[in-house]
Amino acid sequence: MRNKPIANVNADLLKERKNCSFDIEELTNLIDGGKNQTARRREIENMLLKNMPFDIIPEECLSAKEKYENAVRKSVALNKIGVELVSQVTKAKELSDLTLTLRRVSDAYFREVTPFLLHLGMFIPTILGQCSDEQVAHWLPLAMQLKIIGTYAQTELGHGTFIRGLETTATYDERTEEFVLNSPTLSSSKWWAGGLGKTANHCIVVAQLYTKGECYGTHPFIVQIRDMDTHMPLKGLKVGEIGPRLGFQTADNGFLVFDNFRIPRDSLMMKHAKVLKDGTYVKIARHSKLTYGTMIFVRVLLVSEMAFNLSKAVTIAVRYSAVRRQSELKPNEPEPQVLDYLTQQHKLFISISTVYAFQFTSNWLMKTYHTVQANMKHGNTDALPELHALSSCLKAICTSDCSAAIEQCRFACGGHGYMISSNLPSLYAFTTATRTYEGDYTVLLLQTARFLVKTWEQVELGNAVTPMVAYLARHQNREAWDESPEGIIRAFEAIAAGVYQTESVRSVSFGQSDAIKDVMKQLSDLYLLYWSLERTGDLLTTLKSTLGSYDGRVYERLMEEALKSPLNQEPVNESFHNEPEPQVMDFVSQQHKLFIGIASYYSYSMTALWLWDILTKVTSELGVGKTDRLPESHGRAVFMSVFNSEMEKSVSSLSAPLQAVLRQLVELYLYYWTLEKRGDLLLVLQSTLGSYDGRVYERLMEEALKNPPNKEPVNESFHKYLKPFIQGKL
Ligand SMILES: CCCCCCCC/C=C\CCCCCCCC(=O)SCCNC(=O)CCNC(=O)[C@H](O)C(C)(C)COP(=O)(O)OP(=O)(O)OC[C@H]1O[C@@H](n2cnc3c(N)ncnc32)[C@H](O)[C@@H]1OP(=O)(O)O
Ligand SMILES: Cc1cc2nc3c(=O)[nH]c(=O)nc-3n(C[C@H](O)[C@H](O)[C@H](O)COP(=O)(O)OP(=O)(O)OC[C@H]3O[C@@H](n4cnc5c(N)ncnc54)[C@H](O)[C@@H]3O)c2cc1C
Repeated sequence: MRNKPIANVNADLLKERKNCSFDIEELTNLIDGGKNQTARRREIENMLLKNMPFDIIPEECLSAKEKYENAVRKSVALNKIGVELVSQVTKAKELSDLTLTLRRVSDAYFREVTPFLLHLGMFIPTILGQCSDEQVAHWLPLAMQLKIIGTYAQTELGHGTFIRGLETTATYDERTEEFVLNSPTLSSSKWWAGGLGKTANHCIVVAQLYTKGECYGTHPFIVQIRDMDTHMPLKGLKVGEIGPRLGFQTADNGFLVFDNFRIPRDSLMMKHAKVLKDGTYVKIARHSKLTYGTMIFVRVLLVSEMAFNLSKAVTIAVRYSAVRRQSELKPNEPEPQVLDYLTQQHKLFISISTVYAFQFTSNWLMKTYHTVQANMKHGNTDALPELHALSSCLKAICTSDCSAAIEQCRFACGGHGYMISSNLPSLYAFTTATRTYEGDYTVLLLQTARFLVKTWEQVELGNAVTPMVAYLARHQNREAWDESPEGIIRAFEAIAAGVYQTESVRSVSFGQSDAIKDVMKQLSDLYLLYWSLERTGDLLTTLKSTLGSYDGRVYERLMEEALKSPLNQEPVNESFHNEPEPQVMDFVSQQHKLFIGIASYYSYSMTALWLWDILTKVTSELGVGKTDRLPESHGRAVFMSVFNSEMEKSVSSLSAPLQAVLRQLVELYLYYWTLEKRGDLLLVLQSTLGSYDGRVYERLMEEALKNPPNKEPVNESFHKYLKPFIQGKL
């Protein structure tokens, strides 16, 4: 049981827990959404803990193939229980609570992720969001009971961000009432879909729809890709694993290439558009971007995912900081817990408040998402652009902040935080990917900026805007508004903070004790203060500049400001009578600027002398026009070698102290540029992306094909675990 005291707990941890100013159980209930939800969560957790197989050998010590097989074994066991639990649930709310609990508990079994992640996270949501009612009735039960295992293949080798640029084609053939899928180029190969490499037998494929010779843009299709009995890839497609990556190592991300692969007409997911038997295209959607719906849903989910992952990282770091003692503050006294260092608290506490900021905002965002969905069911898509802007913005910021905060948690654990067994590296690898997938950080912020600029135009025209962006209208003074994209984006960050404050205050306003309210208020204030300090510059509502003032009174303002300086409040500063100020020459940063200049001067003089001798020869050989095209690194190498050798020649007759100084200058020049140009000095990049010939897609595919999992068409875990599971014989 959860609250049973555990023997042998570290004394420092016990002491910290004793010092807690509030009832932990009360906070747990708040996070779970109520006492009943906490009880239900624990019931499910205990049941899973009793029935789930744990790893005997740590996951990270296995080979890539063993890791995958182990992940399939555990996924099958977990999902067997999950499917049974889901079948007992009747209400939508219970189902969402259960899914959340299963998602959370699954992390106890996977340091990496399950190969079923995309099935649960995107395949099922896309069926719900993109299929017609009849299609939902057919596909949903199969997917929910895991009779089929699916994934979501949108990204291609050549395009991920720019969806309209996808190249896979689905051409309707009215004679056979089928679509023909093709990958016309190497860059059109589907790439990245999780679970595609070895596990999935179905796949949502996003392709350009052609009918009657016209292209109607990208549409989702649901496609069987492997034989249900033998698991062999179907004829007309090539499928495999893309190769090792930073994290997601057990997600078997895959590639998929089509060659005249035929699928029935009703493979098109027909909620928002249909193709009739005769090939007529019928648009149903009221908004052209409704086919992007699953991405919005997952972006919303990711806010809570980030709260969860950061909560794990910061729990690890805080507990360890209570246990870890380091350094001698006072002679003969015990070393302090590292948690007591203010600098350590600075690393940790902002992460704690960030977890709550994300979780409260996520609860609110999910509610907003469901409200917009409900409106759209009745044909009202007015709130969709704002939901897109909001989910894009919050997804971008929370994934970015979360991976940075997890990195801080790792720093807070010193060397041991670098151990895989600390779980911090895996948490980092998982979350840093979220900054890229489901919409790259920069790209999503630009989508939000686009929305804000359009809103601003409406404000200027005096038109009404939604409550979320009404603050734009409150800035009557143009000077107060920073129009740069960064300013706009950061203004939106401030709103996220505002949501957190109002939501956290609302959530703790009933029932909860004063102790919890105090803690939540402190966390909320910490989060707001932290970001106010981090972004002080953005919060200044005028330009605060003597040079950029509206009236152009530059010199008057410079003088006014100068006179305000405290140094001008007394005619003679006391340092006149006391110690002199240091010379700027004594600052290391100043020396850094100057010494390299001196070294360069010598280098250039030596090289110039040498160059003079050979200049005529070089110009006659290369032609004057070509000499200036010598690459920078070549020039740098010449400076270095000439400086080095010429200096040696000329210093031999000098006195020893001068020789030493000049030699130091040579070394300084060489080291400085070695550090500055580290990147250029690495001759062997060992990279598929950075090869000299730019054959990026060819190399990615060549590497993927070398991948050991691709040496066998069907992995043995299919026969051992997957097949008996799918067929209900496990
Ligand atoms: C045990 C149980 C467990 C269960 C639960 C598990 C949970 C675990 C959690 C998580 C698991 C999931 C793991 C996922 C793994 C990764 C999956 C993937 O990565 S799948 C690929 C994602 N790919 C992208 O996200 C591409 C990003 N690109 C885009 O989204 C678009 O292409 C974009 C937005 C960049 C540009 O799209 P344009 O070129 O078509 O549009 P433009 O021309 O720029 O804009 C036209 C108009 O459309 C609007 N627009 C664009 N997107 C919209 C949208 N989505 N909705 C509404 N409007 C949109 C724009 O705002 C603009 O509006 P105006 O003209 O200004 O009014
Ligand atoms: C672990 C992982 C799992 C994934 N799983 C799946 C999956 O299951 N299914 C799937 O379909 N996809 C999946 N993806 C793919 C993922 O969705 C894409 O990688 C992501 O959307 C980014 O697209 P991209 O790779 O084309 O990057 P690019 O768009 O090529 O980005 C490269 C750089 O260009 C910049 N850039 C691009 N466009 C613009 C612009 N308009 N303005 C300014 N800067 C720009 C970006 O900011 C970035 O710095 C996965 C990716 C990862 C890493």
